Amino acid sequence: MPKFAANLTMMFNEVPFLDRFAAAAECGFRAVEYLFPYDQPAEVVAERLQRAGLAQALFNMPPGDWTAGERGMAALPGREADFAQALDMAIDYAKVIGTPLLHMMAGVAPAADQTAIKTYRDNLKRAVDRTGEAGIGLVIEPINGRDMPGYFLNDFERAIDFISDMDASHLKLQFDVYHRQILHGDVIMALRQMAPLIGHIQIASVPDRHEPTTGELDDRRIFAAIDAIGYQGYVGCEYRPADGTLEGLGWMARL
Ligand SMILES: O=C(O)C(=O)[C@@H](O)CO
Ligand SMILES: [Mg+2]
Repeated sequence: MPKFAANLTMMFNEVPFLDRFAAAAECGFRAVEYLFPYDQPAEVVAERLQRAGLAQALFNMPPGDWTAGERGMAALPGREADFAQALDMAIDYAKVIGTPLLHMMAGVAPAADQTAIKTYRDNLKRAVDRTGEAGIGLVIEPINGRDMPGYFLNDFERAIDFISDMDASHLKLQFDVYHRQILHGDVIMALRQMAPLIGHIQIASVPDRHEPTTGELDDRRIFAAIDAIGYQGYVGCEYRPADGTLEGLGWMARL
């Protein structure tokens, strides 16, 4: 069975962000991930992580103005300086908190626009170089257009192409089973084929993004497939509990 990380952006919303670390540890999690730590000083987040005895699995680079609808800046022409600043901030936080992986969000931009593609490539190269110097892994994640309309990186093969073009061993794919199923299906074959390039995996039920094992996929078979490809990282539980975090945790106990 894979190792699971609690996603503290979606789970344990019953308590404030900083209290979610202890709450996850009390429920038996040994690792956590979340979207953004930047509302808190990095030292405070690191202290909560350590006090709870948890490993950090991953977090995202600053996404731009989230409340205004921004979902990353990597593919946004004209925002290169903001992107570079966000990258610096993410690396500063990563060093203090101790994450092995950063997720670079692409942003909302037309997927076929040549200027957006060039901007994305240039920013990806910058992020690959800076994270490589810092000894931190970098992941990119295809996201479905129902959850994020207009998201630039909306195709798994395209993500693989970007990763292959960069030819950097610390740049990998964030394989979110939920997005894969909505975008393309064929989850287990994709896990097998993309295995060497997978740096992080996330899970939720489809279509409602609730607890694993409650949706249209056979998640037990998916976990067996993840083990079979030799994946050693965490599987992030990036789901919205259907009826309370604690009330919904039975799926893990039943595995
Ligand atoms: O939405 C997802 O899926 C994620 O993994 C986030 O990091 C991006 O919003
Ligand atoms: Mg995800």
